[in-house]
Amino acid sequence: MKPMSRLDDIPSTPGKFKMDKSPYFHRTRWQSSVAKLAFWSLVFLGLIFIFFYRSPSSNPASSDPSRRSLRTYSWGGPAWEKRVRSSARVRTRHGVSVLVTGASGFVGTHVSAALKRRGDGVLGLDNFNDYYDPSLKRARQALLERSGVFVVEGDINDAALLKKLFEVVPFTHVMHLAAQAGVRYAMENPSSYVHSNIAGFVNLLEVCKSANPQPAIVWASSSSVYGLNTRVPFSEKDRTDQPASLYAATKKAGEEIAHTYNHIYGLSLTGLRFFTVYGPWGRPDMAYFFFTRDILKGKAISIFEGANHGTVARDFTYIDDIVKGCLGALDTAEKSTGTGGKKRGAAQLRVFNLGNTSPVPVSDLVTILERLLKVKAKRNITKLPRNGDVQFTHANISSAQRELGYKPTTDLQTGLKKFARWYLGYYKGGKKASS
Ligand SMILES: O=C(O)[C@H]1O[C@H](OP(=O)(O)OP(=O)(O)OC[C@H]2O[C@@H](n3ccc(=O)[nH]c3=O)[C@H](O)[C@@H]2O)[C@H](O)[C@@H](O)[C@H]1O
Repeated sequence: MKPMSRLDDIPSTPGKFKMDKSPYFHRTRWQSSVAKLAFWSLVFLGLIFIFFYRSPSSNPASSDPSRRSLRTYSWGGPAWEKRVRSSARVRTRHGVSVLVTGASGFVGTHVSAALKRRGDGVLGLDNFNDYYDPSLKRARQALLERSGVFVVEGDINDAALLKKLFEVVPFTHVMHLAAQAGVRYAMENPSSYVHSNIAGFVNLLEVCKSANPQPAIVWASSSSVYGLNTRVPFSEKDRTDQPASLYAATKKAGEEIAHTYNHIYGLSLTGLRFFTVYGPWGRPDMAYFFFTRDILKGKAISIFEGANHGTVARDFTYIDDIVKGCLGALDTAEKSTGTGGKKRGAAQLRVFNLGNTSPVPVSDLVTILERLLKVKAKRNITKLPRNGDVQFTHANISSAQRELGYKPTTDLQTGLKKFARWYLGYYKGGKKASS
């Protein structure tokens, strides 16, 4: 049998008039087939080009050196949008739909879970950076996933992503918890604070101001804004213009930026000054957390003291109390007043202390941990380093009590007991190292 030529490979349509196989017809059929092939190849290449050019995941950061610190994340597409919509769907009559930034962080995870439990729509956003062990963030993400909260992987500096999220879901609220935290790390990596706490916050507000409807925003400020203030307990009316660390300065800047966006665009904004939040699923960079790890390992810990052996103390606040404060702030947040980026009237602007209003010396915290872990700590008493730490914090919470119904109920002993139980379970009795 004569082998089939390439042209013979192209099937003829059955039942149609068959052309004469003259050499002339052979040439025309061949030419038209090549033309068809070329045409479809061009269409295919064109589609690939359009897809990559317009794809939201092709982050411009890679070509812009000033934003090189942004990682590229993959997002978008019908399946992704479906997950976003489903996670943000409100399941009760008076529920709200909340975008939680920093959702795989310590406070973010607890707040997202609490909102979901009561039937609100919740969508998380987190960049999973490696400031501390990202596997802990992944474990929190898995926890949220199981309760129906989808955490989108992305950065608050990514305007295209934020716009897309608001296109897909008309969020009524934003709980903004994504930030570069930690007082001492600000001396090591100052630009990370500017990137997240200033540039990222402004980017988020820019998108919120243009969203229709504009969401109400509740966000995390910090007790550190009180800086060198010596009046105790710290009241929202006290001076906050003497920050002792760059971290504090960026949080204070956030409060001023919030004022601007409220004033110009009518965004409803509530800042919450958190006081040394602790508890299960906490942050490994915080003292109570790494003290626990080091005590269990038999490693010495440094306990800071002020000048003339002055006590260093913190108004340690348990996570469940903080969550109640966050929900109270969301529930009492009034609507933003702007539309299409224009203010239509005065909007709410608030700031609240969320503390425990019962400071405890750091040395007492260590004594509680020793009892709970049944291990004696190797204590090194050292002078409070000049790296941004302040000697004392103490919250006046009367304003949050009055306006948000905030009432902390967990003392340090009770809260640390819950933390230690979680820690020992999560790190397999302390044998698996935490970082
Ligand atoms: O309220 C806040 O706004 C901040 O709270 C938290 O900061 P801090 O109150 O400084 O907590 P944390 O580091 O746990 O130190 C606790 C105590 O241990 C002392 N401390 C610390 C380290 C050490 O080696 N020895 C020591 O004595 C230290 O001097 C301090 O007295 C958050 O990290 C921060 O992100 C921000 O949210």
